[in-house]
Amino acid sequence: MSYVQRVMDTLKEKYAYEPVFLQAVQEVLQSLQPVLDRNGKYEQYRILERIVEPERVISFRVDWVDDKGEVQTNRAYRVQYNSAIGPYKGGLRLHPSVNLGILKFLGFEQIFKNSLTGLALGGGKGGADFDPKGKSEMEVMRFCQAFMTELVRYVGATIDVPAGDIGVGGREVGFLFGQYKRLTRSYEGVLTGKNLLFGGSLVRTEATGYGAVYFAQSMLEARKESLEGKTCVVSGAGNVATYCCQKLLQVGARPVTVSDSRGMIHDPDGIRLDVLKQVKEVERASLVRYAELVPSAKHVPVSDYPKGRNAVWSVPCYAAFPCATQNELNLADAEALLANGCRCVAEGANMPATLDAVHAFLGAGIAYGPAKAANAGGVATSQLEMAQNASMQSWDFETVDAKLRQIMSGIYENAASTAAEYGQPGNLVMGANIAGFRKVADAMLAQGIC
Ligand SMILES: NC(=O)C1=CN([C@@H]2O[C@H](COP(=O)(O)OP(=O)(O)OC[C@H]3O[C@@H](n4cnc5c(N)ncnc54)[C@H](O)[C@@H]3O)[C@@H](O)[C@H]2O)C=CC1
Ligand SMILES: O=C(O)CCC(=O)C(=O)O
Repeated sequence: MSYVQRVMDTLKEKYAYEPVFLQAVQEVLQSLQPVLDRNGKYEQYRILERIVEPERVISFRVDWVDDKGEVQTNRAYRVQYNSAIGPYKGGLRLHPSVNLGILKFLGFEQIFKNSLTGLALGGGKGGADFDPKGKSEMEVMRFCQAFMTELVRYVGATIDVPAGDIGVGGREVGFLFGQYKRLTRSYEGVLTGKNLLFGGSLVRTEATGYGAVYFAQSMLEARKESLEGKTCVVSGAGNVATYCCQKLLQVGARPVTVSDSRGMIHDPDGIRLDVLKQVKEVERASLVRYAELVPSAKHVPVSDYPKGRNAVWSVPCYAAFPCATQNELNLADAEALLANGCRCVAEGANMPATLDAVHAFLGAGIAYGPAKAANAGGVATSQLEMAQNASMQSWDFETVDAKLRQIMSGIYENAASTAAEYGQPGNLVMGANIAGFRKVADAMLAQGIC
């Protein structure tokens, strides 16, 4: 039995109750056999067994008081996964579905994504099963303050630097930063995604969505194709989806869908960015409201989706950008996209496609950009924010955007050349996994057993 198979079998037994974590590990490990064959030290020093286990998991209770004066309790975590190449770095997710298995999958992905950026960033992730939906701003603030009151012991500008993810945007990062400052009296870059007024970086808000489009452009340029004039479908309606749509419009493509947990908007005339931002960023409302404001838009509620399918992926398109959440695109969805002529998929969300959907895209030979490569623009720009904070500088929009573009094209080149080096040109899943893994594994070897 191969080294990969042995490690995978042990994990499946040990963590059978964490299916998304196992899925993320399987996707990475199944690419690694060729690199493990070339360097026996990885097995000798048990790199796989070590890399799949977080260095540290912090699990804590968060008590806070709601607007009615009632005490509420949530479970929160910070998974400090791997610090071989830099301080732990990765977002915080606030969503009722959050559990340790989900944060382990996200933290594990983050190790390789952060490595691929070429920057000195370790991997981490955190969050809580707090549901921001329907909460007042004061309730969100009290929760964030209580959350940071415990987290403060474990984070720091050179130790562990959290940022946003689902349910955590600029507002929440501001509340967390304020509490960190109050507790430590230290004004430092302990979080990224901050407001521009207190150490945030231009482009960080846009970075993940923009980066996914830059990555798609790199994949398509290599095939002598482009997004210009093409119909695109986007899922999600949060930070990543919004700025993915914005960049698509800027490059002359036409995004025709967005979605949230209640349904999707299909607007053949193209998504209206001003309305999307008004509904989601200002009103914090459902997309039902978007359809009220834009007559050409049709709202399809989740209850009308074909059984077991996500209706976004049935809309004919040239390129698809899943930007909502994990496992939002299954094999049937992938087959629908391919049957309708889709030529490019760039993942803005983390692990949005199931393993069989990934294999369908690879089998069809389309331009497929896996999440850890295509959505790395967010964390890369977070590192640019850290660099500005550390040097007490603020760079202008064009400077940061140019660096983001360069990082995304570097990630593409690295993944593509690594895939070619290992005999599978065009397989960016394999290329990204091997390239991300090699750097971290070699750093672990060089640092000894620790
Ligand atoms: N914010 C960032 O910089 C980065 C985010 N990501 C990933 O991108 C994805 C989206 O994150 P953000 O845009 O930051 O979060 P967000 O909270 O701003 O938006 C999430 C969006 O997805 C929708 N959504 C959530 N669950 C859904 C479901 N089951 N069905 C349909 N829609 C659903 C929500 O309604 C919301 O519109 C996540 O997978 C996240 O891990 C990845 C890299 C960086
Ligand atoms: O900017 C960051 O540190 C984290 C971004 C993130 O959570 C992700 O890449 O999934």
